[in-house]
Amino acid sequence: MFVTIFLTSFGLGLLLTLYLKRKQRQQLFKDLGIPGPEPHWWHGNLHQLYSKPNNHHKQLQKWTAEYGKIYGYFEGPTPVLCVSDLDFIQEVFIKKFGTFNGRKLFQLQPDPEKSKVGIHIVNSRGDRWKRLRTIINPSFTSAKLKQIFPLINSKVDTLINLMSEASNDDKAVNVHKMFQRLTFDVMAEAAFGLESNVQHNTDDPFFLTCRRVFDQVEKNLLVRYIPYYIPEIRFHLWKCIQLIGHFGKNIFPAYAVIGKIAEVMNMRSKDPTLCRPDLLQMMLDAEVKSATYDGNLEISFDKDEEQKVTEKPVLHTIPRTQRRLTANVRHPYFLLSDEIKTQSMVFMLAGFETTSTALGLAVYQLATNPEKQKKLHMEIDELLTNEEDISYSELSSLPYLDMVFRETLRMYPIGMTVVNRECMQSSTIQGIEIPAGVNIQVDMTSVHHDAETWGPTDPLKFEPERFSPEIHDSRHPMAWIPFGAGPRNCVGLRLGMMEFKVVLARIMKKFEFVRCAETEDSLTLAEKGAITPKHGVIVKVVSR
Ligand code: HEM
Repeated sequence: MFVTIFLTSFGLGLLLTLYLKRKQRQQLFKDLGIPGPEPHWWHGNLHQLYSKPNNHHKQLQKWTAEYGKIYGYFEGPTPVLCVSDLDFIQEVFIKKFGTFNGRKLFQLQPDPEKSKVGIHIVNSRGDRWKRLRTIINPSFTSAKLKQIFPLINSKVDTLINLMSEASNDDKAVNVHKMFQRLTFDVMAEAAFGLESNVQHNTDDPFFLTCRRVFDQVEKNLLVRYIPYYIPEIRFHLWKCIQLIGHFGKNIFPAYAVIGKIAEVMNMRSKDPTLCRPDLLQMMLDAEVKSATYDGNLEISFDKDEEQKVTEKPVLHTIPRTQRRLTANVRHPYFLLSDEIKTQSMVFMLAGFETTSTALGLAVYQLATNPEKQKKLHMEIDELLTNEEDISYSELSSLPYLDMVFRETLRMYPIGMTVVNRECMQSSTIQGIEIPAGVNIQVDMTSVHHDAETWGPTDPLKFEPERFSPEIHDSRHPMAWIPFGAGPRNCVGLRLGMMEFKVVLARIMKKFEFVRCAETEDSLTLAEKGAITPKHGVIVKVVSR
């Protein structure tokens, strides 16, 4: 009896403490005089954000309309300042990047400061992120992109054949799916040297596994909610999931993706003839196998590894006096083996899903706006004489194609959910004192659909002409930010843009895309990490 009373009182006391602590944290925006929706003590505003499918970006937009360009909401107890004020965004993402260098923690992720495993360019922060980004950046120079240009072209040859077959059949096709397979083939071969022919072999197990990763983001309630409600357990829950994933790769497909990349790494280390100048090799060249990481940002190396780390041609050379390396030494040129695996997974996923979605959305808009499609056809017919021999430099001489690219990503800021930063040390912006730990989320839909910036034509209309240089050059630098902003913007921006343009230019030369009975009047969007057309993009392909 006594034990029961004791345990019940203890439990109630614990709950009361939790309740009061949360209520106090959720007072933050009121104390700062910042408006926003009333938070529930337990879930904050999560239910409004995620209760219906697809409505995270729409909900932010709704709140912006109600509370203005700067307002606060809560993910459980975690404060998020949602902004669409362009000067504010510039201050956070560029001018004060040093203070706002971390991305908002993902629902499930390891401790970015202490974890030995599971850290990559997207979820890291501080000096660790700088080190990873410094090594990765050179993979996306023009010279590197020119190297993979022929590979992309060969994959587009296959796409054109498949589209020709579809046009002969006179059936409606889901072009979004076709683009997904194409960009997957490009990424698998260009980044990892994995021979891939998913465009023909649609049941390829590696492709299906990668697709399952996105489906899981949308479906898995455990992944989605628990760490938001109780962020204190986020890192522990991640460790449990990692353990489960280690033994059951089918339960968490991300681990199967990592496993596949580890296979390629092993093969290359056993047989150096398999090495090729790709993204993976670039990372492998910086790999230190014998580093030990003690969780306090201290890394020590064997003598031979130390040589490798210090003598690479790095952007920021480490003084010889600092031979005892630690991770907080700025930018030493090395990667831990686990960082290479998890980072590769991120590239594989980020690299194919975003670009294919952008292509699908562009084709949807062109099919439903035939006069714009005609304008693009005219430009391509005039300036692109032989589409098969298209060159890298020709891509920049197609101005209307560039406008179509920009307008598509203006209408659909597909990567908007990750355009956020955490305040690492208290800071004041526009007179608002932002305490450390507050997250800044950009409401990109509101930024990209703001009638003041994008009018007089209705911002919901597809109007590539908005981007004619004489109009666009006078806009605020933060008015169009589909790839984020500042030093931590999208590292694959140029690859994504090149791939988009070469694919669209070549298929436009050959085909017309036509609305049909199965084409949605208004595209239903879903959020699977990125914004994506829920039911694909279904149109008819007509040979020209
Ligand atoms: C149309 C295509 C793409 C779009 C719209 C897009 C969008 C974005 C956005 C909005 C961000 C967040 C930037 C920020 O927080 O400021 C981002 C980050 C990132 N993207 Fe992309 N992306 C695209 C293509 C790619 C490709 C092809 C790759 C890789 C091959 C890639 C890899 C990454 C990585 C690794 C990051 C994290 C960068 C960091 O934290 O330092 N993306 N992307």
